[in-house]
Amino acid sequence: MKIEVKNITKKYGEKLALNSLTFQLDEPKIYGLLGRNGAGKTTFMEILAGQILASDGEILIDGENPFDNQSLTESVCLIKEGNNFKKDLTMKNILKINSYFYPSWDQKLADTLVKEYNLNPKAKVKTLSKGMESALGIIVGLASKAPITVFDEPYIGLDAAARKKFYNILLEEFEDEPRTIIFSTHLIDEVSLMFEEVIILQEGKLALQEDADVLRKRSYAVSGSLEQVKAFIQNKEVITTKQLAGMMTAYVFGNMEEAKVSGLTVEGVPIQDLMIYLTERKGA
Ligand SMILES: Nc1ncnc2c1ncn2[C@@H]1O[C@H](COP(=O)(O)OP(=O)(O)OP(=O)(O)O)[C@@H](O)[C@H]1O
Repeated sequence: MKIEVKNITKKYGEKLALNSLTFQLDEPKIYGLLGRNGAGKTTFMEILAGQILASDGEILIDGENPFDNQSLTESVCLIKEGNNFKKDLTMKNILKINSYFYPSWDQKLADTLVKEYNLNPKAKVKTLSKGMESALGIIVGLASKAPITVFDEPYIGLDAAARKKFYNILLEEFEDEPRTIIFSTHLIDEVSLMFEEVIILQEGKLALQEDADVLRKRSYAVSGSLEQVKAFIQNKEVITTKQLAGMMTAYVFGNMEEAKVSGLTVEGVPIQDLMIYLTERKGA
């Protein structure tokens, strides 16, 4: 489904959470929605899911506004970092309710995931640990098979093994049936390899929208002796440098090819570091 974000502004009182945000998502891909605390990610995702209204501007999903639009709300599944479900309901009932709500619900997948995460379907949400509640959110998000599935930090309390399981299943599901997955996270290093496109928000505005592979190639880390690296980075756009025992690593913004001919050791820069750099630079 095509998502057009057109000059979205959201104000909470005097606070400008989104400031004339504009971009477009054309294809079913795994999108990484990144940004510092308070950048406006959750606000954007709630407007996309039709849960809140923008103060100005509009989001169109295949040309229609998602707010109060049932056929569209069935197409968008937003899983937040907590409080996704009524506390007095059992897991089984939550899965049942969601199976009625989402036309493309996959009960077989839901059952498999309940077993994978060792969950007791008879348990009420209020008795679940944080990690178990997150697992339930992940199950609903994946099994919804909603054409637009949005995960907003969905793994609070999940240990590393359980998160890895989630990423693997997400990728498998995506490969079988591509859909638009928007993934907002602060654990960028852990998941950035999944992203096909990266959107970075800063203070309610778009700081960057870029193909993830292009982004990986637009920056590099170069290492060698202090003198060599210092000489190399003259006239380069340097993200940051680290020094240890006469050796230096410099993170540079530019084409990796320019470094490969230098004879120095060259590596990619993690998207997380790039995000930090880009949001610092733009705000400067
Ligand atoms: N209900 C609300 N009432 C008042 N201010 C709000 C409300 N929701 C969000 N904000 C403010 O809007 C801004 C954007 O918040 P939002 O939660 O969208 O950011 P975020 O990028 O998701 O942040 P984080 O990474 O910390 O979750 C913040 O300054 C926040 O304090």
